[in-house]
Amino acid sequence: MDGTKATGYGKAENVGLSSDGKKVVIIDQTELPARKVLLELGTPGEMYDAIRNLKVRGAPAIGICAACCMYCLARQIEAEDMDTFMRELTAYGDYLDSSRPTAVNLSWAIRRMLKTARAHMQEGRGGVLDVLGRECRNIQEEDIAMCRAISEYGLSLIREGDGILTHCNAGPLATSRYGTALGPLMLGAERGMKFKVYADETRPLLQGARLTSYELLQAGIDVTLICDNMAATVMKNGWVQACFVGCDRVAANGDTANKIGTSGVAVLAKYYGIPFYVLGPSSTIDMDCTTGDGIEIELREEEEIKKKYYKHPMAPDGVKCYNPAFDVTDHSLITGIVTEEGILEAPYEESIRRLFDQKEIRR
Ligand SMILES: CSC[C@@H](O)[C@@H](O)C(=O)COP(=O)(O)O
Repeated sequence: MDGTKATGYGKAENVGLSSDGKKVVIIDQTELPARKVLLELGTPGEMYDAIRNLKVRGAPAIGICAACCMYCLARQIEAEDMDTFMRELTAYGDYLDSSRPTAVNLSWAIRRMLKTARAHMQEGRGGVLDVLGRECRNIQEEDIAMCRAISEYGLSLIREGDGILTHCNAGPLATSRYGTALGPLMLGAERGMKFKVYADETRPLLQGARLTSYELLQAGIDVTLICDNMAATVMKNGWVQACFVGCDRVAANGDTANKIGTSGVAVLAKYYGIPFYVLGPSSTIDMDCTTGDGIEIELREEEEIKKKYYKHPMAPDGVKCYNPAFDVTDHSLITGIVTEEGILEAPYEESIRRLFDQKEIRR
């Protein structure tokens, strides 16, 4: 792991394996921006807690972390009998998968690790562990390449000097390097381009304030933090030429789940005639979800709205709270979905289907 310095921040890895391969090491994102703390996750409970409590967060990062966790947990299984081994590994997978429901990357990475293990069962426990160690590194390497490609495509959509509004955090901390929604800005900055970024603070957990503004500052990018309810004002002022957001699950018709508040930004962007782009790897598209209505939205604790991150309670005791962690942006509000394979446009049912057909042919 290297530091979060201005130059080369894009090289930081926020999730990885310890040098002996026995633990997963993450940057605890709940401590940022005050402190950069590395956490070692060794037990299933520590791993579940890290994902559930957003110590590691961002759809791709959760997937990478889950893959690393599966490898470390596989090493802890003592059974040499491969049916027992697989049963225990599957139970660990189910447990981790239950930590957060919305981002598809979590279950996708766990399924991929289990499938890999199953395909190599005849090689015995040692053979399976070798292949799982390689597979979690592959997932991370692929994510780096995908973010890089997404960044190139995203950069082609904006011009030097543009104002970009983003919501939540879809930067290097949420992926491996570059990020998705922040990737084009990171890449542009590396090439000496200048942008003006408006970062929504993103209530209630403030990923925009704590993480996005931190990452952009570290990268030397001009960033202005705004409260979520100021997005309409900066748009009306003519300061925003495009909105870039990440995604947690994209349905087959282009409906997109992302951090709560994203859908409101998309509605505003439509009103003000500003293009609204979703950026994410094609692994975030869930072909089993026909529309956004099929996406499970995570409901989180009231405490996050009332007092988390604040010194004093921000609401009276006993007030009811509704705290969905994500919302679904209707595909009709999305100008384009930027993937590592290119920019998908409406009608999304067709462009997404074509993308998956091509991927099938290449496989
Ligand atoms: C590249 S990260 C994309 C999304 O995961 C991100 O925009 C988001 O909504 C994250 O939500 P979080 O609850 O912080 O995990």
